[in-house]
Amino acid sequence: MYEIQVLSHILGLANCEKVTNFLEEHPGGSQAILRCAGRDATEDFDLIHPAETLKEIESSYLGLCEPQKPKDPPSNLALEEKTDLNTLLNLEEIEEAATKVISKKAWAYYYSASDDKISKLQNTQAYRSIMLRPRIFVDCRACDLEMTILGHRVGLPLFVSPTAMARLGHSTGEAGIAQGCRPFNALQIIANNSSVSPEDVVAGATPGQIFGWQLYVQLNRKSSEDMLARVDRLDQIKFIVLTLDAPVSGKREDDERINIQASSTGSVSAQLFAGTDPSLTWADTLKWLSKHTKKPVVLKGIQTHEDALLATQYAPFVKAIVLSNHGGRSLDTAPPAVHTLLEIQAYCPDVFKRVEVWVDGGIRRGTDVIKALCLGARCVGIGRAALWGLAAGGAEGVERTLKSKSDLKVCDLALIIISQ
Ligand code: HEM
Ligand SMILES: Cc1cc2nc3c(=O)[nH]c(=O)nc-3n(C[C@H](O)[C@H](O)[C@H](O)COP(=O)(O)O)c2cc1C
Repeated sequence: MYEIQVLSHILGLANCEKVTNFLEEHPGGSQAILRCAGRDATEDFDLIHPAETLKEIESSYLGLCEPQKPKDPPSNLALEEKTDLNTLLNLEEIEEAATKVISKKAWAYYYSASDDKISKLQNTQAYRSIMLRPRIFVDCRACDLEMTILGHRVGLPLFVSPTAMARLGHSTGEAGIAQGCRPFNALQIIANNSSVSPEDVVAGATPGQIFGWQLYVQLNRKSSEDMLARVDRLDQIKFIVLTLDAPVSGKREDDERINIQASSTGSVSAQLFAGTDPSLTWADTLKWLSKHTKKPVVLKGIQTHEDALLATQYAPFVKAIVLSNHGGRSLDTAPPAVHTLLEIQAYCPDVFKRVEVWVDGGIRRGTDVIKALCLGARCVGIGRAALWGLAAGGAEGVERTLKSKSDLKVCDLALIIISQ
């Protein structure tokens, strides 16, 4: 028999839960819980699970117990020293500022990528190896970045890709990202493993602000079906993004290293993937999904033109694809999205007419965005950059990430050039 204390400050209560009966069902795997045995599990629990999670295991409630004082601040929650965001000129500097304030665990989870990080590096390098061809005598006064994504008006051709566990980096978590997106009316995709519930992320949305919800199909299908039903009820969420490039967790050694020191149960990533179903196929999965959502579907993690073409066979249920190698976190040496864009241009350009093609991975500059758009992408996602912004300065840091003034000027210029 194991007794595990789970103190929930998020509920404003000090709950003590006995979770023995629940161990085998835990989507994060039993080990994730067992390593907290006999001690205050607040930090482990709190950073990963949305507030309402404890209600789901209320039957295990034993009684009240005294919260233990955390030895170290779990992340920058207690640090929240003000970084002067205006002094941060680009994404490198925002990442540097974030690295100074977040916990080692958060840094390792956010920064890490698979094996030798070749795909992560190439994601950025690929854009740098493409040169722009600027045209002259173009009237540059009218600069408008507004556009539509799946028919919904947004302020930028830039969206926030789904990333798990934003509260690891900042107390406001995914809700802080939503707030940072607001001034730009930018699309945010909420991760399946979001540390804030989708209801709470969209709660403060302005009229017209839109979201997607990303799905990892769980081995426990019923839990995915229940989540899809919840998400169906949220009008601000316009589509489901089914992630397909990570049937299992990549080997992320920065994440592993930091957790070997803390315990022997493996990386945060490995624990997060414990309940994910690795058996998805073209033949079965979309049929199943169509029965459990009324929203259109976006397939994330397309890495070859062959799969891009296959995806079009499922239009109009599938309305968009995201060319992505998961920020280099899944299969190392998988191609950068921009290479897949070029493949589609070369072998099956009709794909662009059948579904919207989005990309993410390695975006550092406005010029990277422009290159992707010039090559046929509808819009471009940022993953880590939004997390670093959030960690450096909460919602304002996310705003700063999306803004980066000089880059946008370059964006604007290049957008005008595209439209000629
Ligand atoms: C310390 C005690 C812990 C308790 C009592 C606990 C409890 C729970 C509960 C009740 C759920 C179910 C949510 C649902 O079915 O919708 C859940 C989900 C999950 N937990 Fe934990 N957990 C604990 C620790 C951890 C740790 C340390 C990790 C990983 C580092 C983790 C990772 C996950 C993941 C990935 C999910 C699935 C989230 C989803 O499907 O949206 N858990 N946990
Ligand atoms: C910390 C972190 C967590 C992520 N979690 C998820 C996730 O839960 N679901 C998902 O589909 N992609 C996830 N991704 C991948 C991102 O959606 C995106 O594809 C990737 O970060 C893009 O690369 P970039 O970080 O270079 O912008 C994650 C990426 C990072 C860095």
